[in-house]
Amino acid sequence: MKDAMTSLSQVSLLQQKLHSAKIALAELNDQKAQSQSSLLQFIGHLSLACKGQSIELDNKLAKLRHNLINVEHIDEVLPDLLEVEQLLKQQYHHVMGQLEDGRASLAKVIRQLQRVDSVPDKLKKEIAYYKQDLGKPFHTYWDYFPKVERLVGFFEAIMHEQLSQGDKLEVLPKHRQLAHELAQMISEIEFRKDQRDQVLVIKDYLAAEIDVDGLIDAYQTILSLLLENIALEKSASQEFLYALNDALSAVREVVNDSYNSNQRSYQLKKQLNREINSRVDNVGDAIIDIDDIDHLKLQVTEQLASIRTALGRKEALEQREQAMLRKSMETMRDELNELSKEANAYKERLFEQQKLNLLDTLTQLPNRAALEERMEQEFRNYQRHRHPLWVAVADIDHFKSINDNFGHSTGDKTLQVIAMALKNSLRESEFVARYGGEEFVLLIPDVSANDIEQLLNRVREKVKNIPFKFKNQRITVTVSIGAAQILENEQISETFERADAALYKAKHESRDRVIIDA
Ligand SMILES: Nc1nc2c(ncn2[C@@H]2O[C@H](COP(=O)(O)OP(=O)(O)OP(=O)(O)O)[C@@H](O)[C@H]2O)c(=O)[nH]1
Repeated sequence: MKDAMTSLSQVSLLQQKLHSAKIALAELNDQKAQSQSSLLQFIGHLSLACKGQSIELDNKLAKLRHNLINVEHIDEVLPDLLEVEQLLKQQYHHVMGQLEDGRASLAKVIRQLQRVDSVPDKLKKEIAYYKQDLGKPFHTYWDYFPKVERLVGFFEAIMHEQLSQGDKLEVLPKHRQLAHELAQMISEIEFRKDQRDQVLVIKDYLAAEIDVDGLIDAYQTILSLLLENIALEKSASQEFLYALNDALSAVREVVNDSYNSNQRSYQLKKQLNREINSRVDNVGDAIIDIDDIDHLKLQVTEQLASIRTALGRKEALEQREQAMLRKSMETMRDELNELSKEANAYKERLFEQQKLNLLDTLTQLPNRAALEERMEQEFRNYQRHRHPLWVAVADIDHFKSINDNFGHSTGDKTLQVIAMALKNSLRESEFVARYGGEEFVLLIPDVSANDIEQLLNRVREKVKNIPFKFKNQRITVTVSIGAAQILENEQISETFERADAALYKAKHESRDRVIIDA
């Protein structure tokens, strides 16, 4: 019984020990599970922190995470852990190298920034501090990023500075004036056909909102087009001069040749003349000295034969001379023909150019230069015959609003149509020119003071009745006209001024009217 009791207590002790051992094992398992899960959590964070730095590292960490979940014992992932540790070490060195490179690049950029002169002093100082700071090595990307941010800040500040300097190139009234003058100049110059499109684009640009750079470009382009034309004109003149020079040299050669051969012929002729004279003398002597008639006959016959031979040689010489002279004349004539052809072509080119120089490009009416010429001519006629002569100035009303509302090229077309209407409303002996902008000048001779107002009103009505249609809108365009008749002892420029003053009045008296300076 006692034995049984002892065995029972031993069993109970063993049971207790077993229970304690079970609890200890359970605790151990818990601990293992906990540390496995902490390790898993740690690896998870590490994966996130390292993500994207190296594919190999990413893959290894993913594998490790996967294994950690599935292994019985943590020891089983030790080789994976070791590999990850190796890769992390490598990655560390790689990152440190990258950070060092980054630091060197920032230092290079900052040195370039220090060379920008326009950087304000305050910013220059900040940049110098920043550069000093860059002397210290970076340990993590968190040392690097703020530096990059700061550098971007410097760039922003400098850009801002430069832009505000750029604002100083604002378009001033003097730039607009320059644009206006260039536009005016362009319309007074005749450009070659192949240049006109380019010129029109510039003209449109000048009429719209300009900027200083664009204005400079426009001047540059126009200058180069003009230089091109001058070079072409120069080479055309040069060609003509070369042709002239060639022709003159050829003529000089011919003259020299014929002079030399003339000299030679002259000597030969002199010799032949001497010979003939001496033969004639010989005949004379023979007649005096020889008594025997047969002998005399013989002598005379011989001398006459010699004279005939000499005369034959002389004739041949003269024929050669004639032939040479003919040839020289023909050569000279050909050269002169060529030269006169060249001269005519050159004259024609000059004439064409002159004609073009006197035409307004846009409206094809005579331009201001042509007007001045014609005014002088009409003035001379007036002084000679004292017939009436009128100067009228016509200006389109509110033309600016056509440009503003419908665009500059519609404005241009309007000018062309009105120019044609003005031209067609005048007689052959009358004259109209585009004076500039939307202003035209008419010269009207031989019309009495009673008729002028009616004539000009007809012109005004003709313009008013043009059926303009812009953007499907029917528009009436009118002109105001001021006119004055030349007075005795007056210069025509004074008449023009009076006509202009009359136009000014017409503009102020509601426009679309004719005012004659009384
Ligand atoms: N489209 C075009 N416009 C031109 C040309 N030459 C001058 N202009 C424009 O003509 C306009 C003239 O305007 P203003 O002088 O104010 O005269 P307006 O608008 O006709 O007004 P009033 O003369 O007072 O009736 C300006 O806008 C010029 O730019 C040109 O060749 N083509």
